[in-house]
Parts: sequence; C-alpha cells; structure tokens
Amino acid sequence: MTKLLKVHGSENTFFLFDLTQFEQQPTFAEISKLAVAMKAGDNPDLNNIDGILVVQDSDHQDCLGKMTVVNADGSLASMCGNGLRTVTRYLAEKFGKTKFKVETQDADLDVEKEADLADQVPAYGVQISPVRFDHNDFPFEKLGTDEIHDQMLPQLDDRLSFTAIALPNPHLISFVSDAVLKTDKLKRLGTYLNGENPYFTDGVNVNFANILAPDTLFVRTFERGVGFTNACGTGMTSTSLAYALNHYEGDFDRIITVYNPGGMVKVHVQKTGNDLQLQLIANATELGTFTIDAKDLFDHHFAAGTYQPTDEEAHYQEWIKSLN
Ligand SMILES: N[C@@H](CCC[C@H](N)C(=O)O)C(=O)O
Repeated sequence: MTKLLKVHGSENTFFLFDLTQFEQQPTFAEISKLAVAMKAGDNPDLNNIDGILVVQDSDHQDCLGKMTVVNADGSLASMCGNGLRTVTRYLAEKFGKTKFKVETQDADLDVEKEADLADQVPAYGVQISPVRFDHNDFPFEKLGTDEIHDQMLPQLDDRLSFTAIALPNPHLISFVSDAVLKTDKLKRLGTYLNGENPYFTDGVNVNFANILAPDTLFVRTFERGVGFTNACGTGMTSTSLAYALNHYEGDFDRIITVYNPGGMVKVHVQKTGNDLQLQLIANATELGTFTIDAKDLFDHHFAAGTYQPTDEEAHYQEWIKSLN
C-alpha cells in the first residue's frame, strides 16, 4: 500500500509523498496530475491542500533527502519554506537526526529541530537560500528597473510601493495599511500577475504586509500556482527581509515575528556586509496519513483509500488560542 502524509506549516497544507517507498518511482508528470486531481476532487481530507512535497533520496553531502515542490495546479516550485519544515521533521524522525541538510532545487539547506512551540506542537528551523534581486535571475520585465526595492510601480498600482525578492521562488512584496488588506487589491493583483501579463511572465507570489509593531508583521499571500494560502513560508521570509532592509542601515541581526492567517512564525534575518542569511522557524504538524493502493492513487480512485487523522491539529489550535 502507498502512504501519503498530510502535513502543515502555519496551515499551509500539503501531502508529503516519500518516493523511496516505491520500487519503481512515479514520474513528476504523474505526481502533477495527482495534485490537480486531489485538489479538484470532493474528498475534504484530500482537496484542501496547497500542493505535494515530494521526498527522494539525495546523494549530496550531509543531505538526508531531497524535496521537490508541486503546486496545487501541478506546476513545480523551486522552494517552499513551510513545506521544508515538514520535510525536515519527516526526515529527522525517519533517520533519528536533529541537524542536517535537505537538497532543494537550487541549494542544499541547513535544517534543525527547534524547541517545541507547545505540547505536541513541534517546531523546526530551516535556512532559506539563495536570495536574489536581479531580474536576470527571476523573470520580471517592462517595469523599467533591474531590481525592485521599495519603489512605486505605476504599471501595477498607482499608490503602492513594491520590493521583489526571489528565495529562489519569486516574491513581490508591498507594505500596506490594514484598510488596504481588507480590500480585494491583493486578489486582483495576484490573479493578474499569475495570469497572462507582460511583467511577471512566469507568475509571482504576491505578499501584502501590515506592520503591527517594530519587528512584528502580518503577512497575507496570493501564491503562484495556488491562489490565497493560509501562509507562505518564503513569502513571510522575503517580507521580513524587505522590512529589515527598509528599516535598518548597514549590518543587522533581527528576529522578525510574522503573523499569518494560519498562525505565526519567526524569521531570523541577518546581514553582514553583502552576505544575507535567512532562517524560518515555526511548527511542522502532521495531520494524518492517506493509505491507498498505488494503482488506485494514480487512477485517481481516491475513494478506495483510507485517511487516518492524528490528534496534532487540536494541540496546534490550542497553541493558536494561546497567542491571542
Ligand atoms: N507556500 C510555499 C511556497 C510555494 C511555492 C509557490 N507557490 C511558488 O510557486 O513559488 C512556501 O511556504 O514557501
């Protein structure tokens, strides 16, 4: 039987799919179709996911595994911060290690176990890298600039200023008022920039952030390949970096607290000269296991499978209540 583990980081929810359980591994084309079919189906245990996190063996030094991110629309993403925490927990428990590396598309990232946030709310810290600003590294064009640092882009909005950062998946960030957060501006901009448009031809994750207090943010993200999500790890990390670059001159070493619709994370942002180091720290929650015959899974006969929940979500929700 095939097992898929349902997980979340700040309610950014995925099926973690360990391909090492197969003698003959499925192709990414099959996994992309699986993500789309799960999302389109009417099974509430399966259709509320943001994507599939594929775990494979890695032959890179110190890496316990490799993570590949498949968005809910079947497209591939170069990185996923919330997903990486859940993959880190999975590999940590599988191999009995607390500090190691995980191979991702563009980098082997340092990951580690952190202190639990509360009883049965385990937390992990993951490095987010590389950091890119230049339009040659992640496509944006016709905006009249090679990099976008807290600047007005009248092509996109007549009032907001923006920063663009790739980690290495692409993010557009705007610091907005609470009033703007309550409008449909994020939905309209996110939908536009992830459809056919002349500026971000490969789409972009769009993040609107509200500054709640010094080093404390609320971030909402319209994700490429997904739409609105409860939280986007690289979105919150890129937004924390944009905040620190806007507020601190020279070198800095700050812990930014970021609230999101699904919970709260900490982002450690460090700048030393030209070197930028980013770490995302928050929960890695296991919601349940979906067990199904491989043929039924890839034929999308999901009714043939069974879903067994854990009781971790109740503990996570208790922790959320304790934040208020
Ligand atoms: N939710 C993720 C980012 C997922 C990838 C994104 N949809 C993209 O296509 O870039 C995160 O937690 O970082």
